[in-house]
Amino acid sequence: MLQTKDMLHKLSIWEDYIDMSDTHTSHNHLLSTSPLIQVEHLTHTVTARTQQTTLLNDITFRVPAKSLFAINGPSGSGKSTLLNMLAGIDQPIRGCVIFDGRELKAQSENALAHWRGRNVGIIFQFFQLIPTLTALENVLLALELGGGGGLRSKDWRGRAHVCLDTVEMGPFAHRLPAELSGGQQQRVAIARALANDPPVLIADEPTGNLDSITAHSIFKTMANLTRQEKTVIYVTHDPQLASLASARIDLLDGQIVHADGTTAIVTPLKEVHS
Ligand SMILES: Nc1ncnc2c1ncn2[C@@H]1O[C@H](COP(=O)(O)OP(=O)(O)OP(=O)(O)O)[C@@H](O)[C@H]1O
Repeated sequence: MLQTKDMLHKLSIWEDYIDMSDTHTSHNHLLSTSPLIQVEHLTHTVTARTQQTTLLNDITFRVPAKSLFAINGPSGSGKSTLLNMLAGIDQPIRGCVIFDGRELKAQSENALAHWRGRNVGIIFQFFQLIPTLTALENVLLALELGGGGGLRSKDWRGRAHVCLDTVEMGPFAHRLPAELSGGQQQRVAIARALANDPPVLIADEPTGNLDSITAHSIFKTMANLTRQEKTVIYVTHDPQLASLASARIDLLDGQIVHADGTTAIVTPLKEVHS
């Protein structure tokens, strides 16, 4: 649990990343604690040539709704494995992910894909835009694949433009990815993730492939999305970026060794290697 002093300090840093025209709202977002995602005793192992490796070891935590939530940890600590579980891409061998009251594990592959299209927008480190499609067409494709976020197909083009405008890419709608900078490509990728209006955005090292100034601006754009009722979960190995979150967990060797702004079962560091 955050102490008041820590909270005030965090607020002052966080506001640097949030459009300051409505700080009252941003405080409410920061202080919102109702869990959108509950992760209960998540454990995952892989077996290769009779050798069993534990990737996640009894992980329990909550992601507060509308939080800017960091999953922090060094290389190999299990961040991407955990992200895949949160997005329903992989299934744990034990434990579960409960999303808005619904257990992900209990669904079929098809149902999960359908669920993901509507509920989760994914942002990758290397953007992963379709190179032969313009920025607008990349966003439109996401609408087509994800069912349009409840909109009729005649409204998809308008929606795609709104998403591009949200990330300040409206003027670049008709450019191909190769005609955009890395930061601009990542903005298009964020617009694509927003296309179907999912409540959650999941980003795997979203600024890891960008210079520090561009990274700062992309991070600010992502942080601002919490003001549009989005829950933004991002993976980072950068402690400074993790410190800007409204809630976070730190992983080491597949266990949570630190948590802030959320409820989590934390394994003391000295027990991780014992
Ligand atoms: N299919 C697999 N078979 C065996 N080991 C695996 C497999 N997938 C992941 N691992 C191992 O599990 C651990 C966690 O991997 P993961 O990719 O989740 O870590 P990470 O924290 O995201 O790392 P990075 O920051 O380098 O991307 C690593 O030690 C990795 O080598």
